[in-house]
Amino acid sequence: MTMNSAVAEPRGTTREPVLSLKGVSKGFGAVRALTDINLDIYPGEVVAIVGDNGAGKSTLVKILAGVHPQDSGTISFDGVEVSIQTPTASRALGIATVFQDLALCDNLDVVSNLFLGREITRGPSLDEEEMEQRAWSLLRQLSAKIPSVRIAVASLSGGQRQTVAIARSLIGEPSVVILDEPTAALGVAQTAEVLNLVERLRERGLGVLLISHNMADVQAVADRVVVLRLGRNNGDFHVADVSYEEIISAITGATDNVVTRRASAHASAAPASPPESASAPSAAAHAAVAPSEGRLTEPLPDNSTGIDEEID
Ligand SMILES: Nc1ncnc2c1ncn2[C@@H]1O[C@H](COP(=O)(O)OP(=O)(O)OP(=O)(O)O)[C@@H](O)[C@H]1O
Repeated sequence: MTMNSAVAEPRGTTREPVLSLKGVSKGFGAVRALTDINLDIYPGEVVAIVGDNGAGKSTLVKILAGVHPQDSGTISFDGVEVSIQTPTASRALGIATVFQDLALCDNLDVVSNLFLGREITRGPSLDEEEMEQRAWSLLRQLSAKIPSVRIAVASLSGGQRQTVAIARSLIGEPSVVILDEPTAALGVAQTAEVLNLVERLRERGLGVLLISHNMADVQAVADRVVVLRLGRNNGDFHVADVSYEEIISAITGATDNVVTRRASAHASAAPASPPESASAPSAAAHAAVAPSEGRLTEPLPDNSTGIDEEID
């Protein structure tokens, strides 16, 4: 067993993390949901957060989304320590969170959903033409397969709805996008579409935090995978270097606090975690990452159109 809290750093870059958590803890009464979490996300990097049920993934997302304040520890954005007390504060910083429920208005069309709360006006009226043009421009940049921007989102597929929700998160021009289980309940083709979209977000230089139970998704799209176990860091790996089995071991606790693909400053700074007793892999962890789901059998379609416009 390796007792080491080193954190894998992104390759080929000396840039500073856009988002950095140091020693973040959160409790709910007697429940320690998160203890001393360290996490860095760099621009243009997809970081997957994985962990068994109750590992603390949602709590981490909610802290970053301004739903819960952390009890202790610091969060820095673009190198500056910040306080994220409300969802508005989170969005204002440049963190966009797409929760699992997507929060779309089913009866409204794609344009209306994209610009909800950020409508473009001309004089006293909505500038529908401008919003429609921008909607198409954005969806093209994302290589999104949406048949029309004037249909109600209720009539879209699960993958298309996820696409609209992610596209909407970009309207505020964030630097970090958090996706909470974006492919849960999607079929193979729709999952591939959403993973393609994640690639587009990375190409735009965004830091992407991907919460997922699905190892195939993680291995297909993430640069790094960060494992939470019982509310603590229990692994930080370059996806290219780590095996499926190693990730599962870190999730289940068969290998505790295995965090070594590249040493970093965190190695000396992070307090040693008390060793957890190695437990048998839980049924939930196995269900979440059953071998049959472990690899994506189809390559991701190359939807790149070469369009490289910026959101304006
Ligand atoms: N609002 C809350 N009040 C009390 N306890 C909570 C609250 N939210 C989370 N917890 C507890 O904190 C711990 C971490 O929960 P969290 O939902 O963050 O885990 P998770 O990794 O997202 O799990 P899952 O994959 O099942 O969604 C759990 O023990 C959970 O019961």
